[in-house]
Amino acid sequence: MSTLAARGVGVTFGHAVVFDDVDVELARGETVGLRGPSGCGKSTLARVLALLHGPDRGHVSIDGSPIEGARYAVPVATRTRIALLFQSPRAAADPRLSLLDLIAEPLLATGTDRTTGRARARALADDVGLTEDLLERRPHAVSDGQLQRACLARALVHNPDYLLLDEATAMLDASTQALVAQVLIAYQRQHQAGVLLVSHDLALLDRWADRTIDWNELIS
Ligand SMILES: Nc1ncnc2c1ncn2[C@@H]1O[C@H](COP(=O)(O)OP(=O)(O)OP(=O)(O)O)[C@@H](O)[C@H]1O
Repeated sequence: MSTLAARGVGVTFGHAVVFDDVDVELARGETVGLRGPSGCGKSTLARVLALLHGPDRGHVSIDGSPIEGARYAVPVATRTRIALLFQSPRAAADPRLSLLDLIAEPLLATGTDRTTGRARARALADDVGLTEDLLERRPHAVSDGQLQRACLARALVHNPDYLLLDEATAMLDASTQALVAQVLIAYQRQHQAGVLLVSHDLALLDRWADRTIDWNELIS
């Protein structure tokens, strides 16, 4: 079975051990919830799984193959199989780029030409309900909900097998939250993607996750 897994992972910042010896597994096609108290390490674990932060102990594996290193040390074909959507689109978006270029950016960064990248970005923008008039605006000129839709489109631009959502709908109004969920569920069905939902929202986890992991289970 295709899986994204953390095996015995641990992260230390300075002298502070955030967590140690954590095992977690996400199979393609399933939706797993992750909940736990503020500050326990959920976002850090999501970043480790997204290959954005190398663990100090243990390793991440895809389909059973351990991944060496993190970020640009990981081959493009591997790291683009995982996408992470953050809670705050403002922190995640380059303020200098138009929404269209923001969505296209991961493609351009991995060698796709600008015309092809922007065409793909335009199609995804349409999928997430961003109208044409918004696409040449920069982040300061759109709402948080519109910017998060652009970040969602960007997260899908490489057709990832695994999507990690770190409180990604927490600051959205109910209608934008519903739209994001609808787009993700459609994407998941089409691509058999594995989805990890990091959330404090028990109603959302009940509704959406096939199973929910409590942080205490991971560290016991
Ligand atoms: N870059 C960093 N340097 C030092 N400490 C950090 C860093 N990033 C996170 N931490 C610390 O690691 C711990 C876990 O943080 P993390 O953001 O993973 O928690 P969380 O469970 O996602 O919290 P929340 O639910 O509040 O978002 C916290 O104590 C935090 O202060």
